[in-house]
Amino acid sequence: MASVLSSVSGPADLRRLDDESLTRLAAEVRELLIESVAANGGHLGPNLGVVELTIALHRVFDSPNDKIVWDTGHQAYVHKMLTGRADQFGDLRKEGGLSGYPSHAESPHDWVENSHASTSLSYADGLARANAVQGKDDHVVAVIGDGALTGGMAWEAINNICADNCRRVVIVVNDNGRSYTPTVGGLANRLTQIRTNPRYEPALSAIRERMTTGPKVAEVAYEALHAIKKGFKDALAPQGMFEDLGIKYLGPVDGHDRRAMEQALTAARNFGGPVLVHAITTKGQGYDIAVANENDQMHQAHPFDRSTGEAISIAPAGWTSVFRDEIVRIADDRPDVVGITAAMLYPTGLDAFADKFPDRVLDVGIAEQHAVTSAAGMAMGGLHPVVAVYATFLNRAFDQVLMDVALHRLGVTFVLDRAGVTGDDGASHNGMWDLSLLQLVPGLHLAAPRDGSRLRELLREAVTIDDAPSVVRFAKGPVAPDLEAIDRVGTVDVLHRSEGSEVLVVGVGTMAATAVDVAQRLEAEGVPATAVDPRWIKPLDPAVLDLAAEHRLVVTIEDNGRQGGVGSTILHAVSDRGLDVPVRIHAVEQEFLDHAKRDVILKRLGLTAESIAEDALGRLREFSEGDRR
Ligand SMILES: Cc1ncc(C[n+]2csc(CCOP(=O)(O)OP(=O)(O)O)c2C)c(N)n1
Ligand SMILES: CC(=O)[C@@H](O)[C@H](O)COP(=O)(O)O
Ligand SMILES: [Mg+2]
Repeated sequence: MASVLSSVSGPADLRRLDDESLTRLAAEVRELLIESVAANGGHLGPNLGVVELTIALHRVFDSPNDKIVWDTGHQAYVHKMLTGRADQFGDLRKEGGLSGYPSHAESPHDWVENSHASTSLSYADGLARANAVQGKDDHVVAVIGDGALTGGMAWEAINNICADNCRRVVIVVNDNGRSYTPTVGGLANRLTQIRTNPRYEPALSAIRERMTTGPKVAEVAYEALHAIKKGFKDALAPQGMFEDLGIKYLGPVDGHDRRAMEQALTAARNFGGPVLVHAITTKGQGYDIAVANENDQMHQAHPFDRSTGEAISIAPAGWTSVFRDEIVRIADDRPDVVGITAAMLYPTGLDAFADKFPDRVLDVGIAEQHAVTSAAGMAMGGLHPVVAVYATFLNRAFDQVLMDVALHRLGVTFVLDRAGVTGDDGASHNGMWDLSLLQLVPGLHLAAPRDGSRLRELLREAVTIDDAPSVVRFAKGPVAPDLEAIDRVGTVDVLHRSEGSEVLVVGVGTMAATAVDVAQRLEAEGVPATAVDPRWIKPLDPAVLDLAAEHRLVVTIEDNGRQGGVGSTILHAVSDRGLDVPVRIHAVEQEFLDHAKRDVILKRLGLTAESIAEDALGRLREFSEGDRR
């Protein structure tokens, strides 16, 4: 039997399918999701949870004329399958293959490429305003998860959607009760009451009954939802919270009942003002192993064996696991140390700390700005908070670091995982702006460990700083093997040194190993070189400049942005000191990097020992020629 999915190249095809074909389509989509994520890795749980919801969306709305915005974008695989890209899932998240997030370059159906959560309602408000100003009547739909709804931006948008006049925006809350772990916060508690309320099921079947019989389904649907909801209003729906802000609440709707979803979305589409459709879904729906996975319901899976759900290649212990263990040892010694996560307890490695000291680890939801400023409050109150986030997500809390922590000289330690080029998750996930931004923060101390031992060492140093923010940032992936220093000059570790050294190679974080490799390659070409790891990037130890003054060439290597990076800091310091030594900076030009594996990107950027050594030799030859002329 020909596959239904292969007959669907866009929403119009969906609208021609009958119920039986649509049921088969959902099954085929799930099969393709499991198969392609098992092979390539990716976001399995979130996408299995939105199969019926996405089919219903694309049957009720006319994408791309109607604009569908996916919050965070990690749950847009089904959207991609239904908009003509099903045959590309063999290359999901591979270099040159399908992105794991919406992509303008892939399709006009895709709008928001940023994988940072809680932005969709603001985009939707802006799109709706654009429609109003231009007199356009297409629809704007935002799909936002219960986790993303804990982000402050979402509430800024909700506050605006009906501020002046109420614009037509359809908000679909995909409520599966989870971020990675169960979603936290007052709103989440309220939404949870719905899913666990014994009267939810009877109400839902009553809604379904009323909605699927009788004429003019849309109006009946709308009245049905309201009539039944009024009957259960205290127990079932937080509509007061939204309707007080001018946003009609429709729900709760079974997000896996495609027909019920279509009825609710049709009612929302025809409503003529802002409407919120509250869909109740299950993360991982259709793959029991994912649903049963207590940790994160296979939110983000590595390639796995679909019969067991187990990862195929167990990644060696990563940086996160080193942090996970050391923070517990520190917490044992320091009762004032507390941990804060923004809905990423396991991914950032605070889980062991939380298991041992449940009262000293706080999950604030996807709310990095609140995480930072509440940490400032905790520091003011005598604690030493450790805020653990992915480097890229600290971008949105820069002002809080600057004005709420640093201005007040507060001892808050930031642990930035996934610093540098991460790769798979595309441009907005690379941790390559934090270092440049944080260079601007007066008094802030920033360290980049080169291996596990240095992570432990620098983390312990960081939590002793109680009069300024401190930062320890490290890469994604397996932790680098320990690289012992042969000397220490100030706070700078010397990793390799040659008599009569001509080239000073400065490696930042994991690039310290690359720096040693470069020094050895230069030596093999008859050019003595020294490799160092600054450890503390900010403030930069003057010892780096003393070393620079003894060399013909300084080479710096880092996998973060050039502007504000270590290389440009050294370049300016060399110039300020009046040293006559050229500095050759190897960093990431301020660009948005397409998705690919980290090492593939580093090679493409020339951030490899071979390429850097060759470049240095070329520079030295130029100097010699210049000397001869
Ligand atoms: C600002 C920000 N912080 C953290 C993350 C990491 N993250 C990606 S998806 C996710 C959970 C999202 O939960 P929800 O919105 O409920 O979507 P679901 O996966 O449940 O469908 C988190 C925390 C992010 N993408 N953006
Ligand atoms: C969508 C999102 O932000 C996260 O789920 C991210 O994909 C996780 O990345 P890691 O695989 O590096 O933990
Ligand atoms: Mg969720």
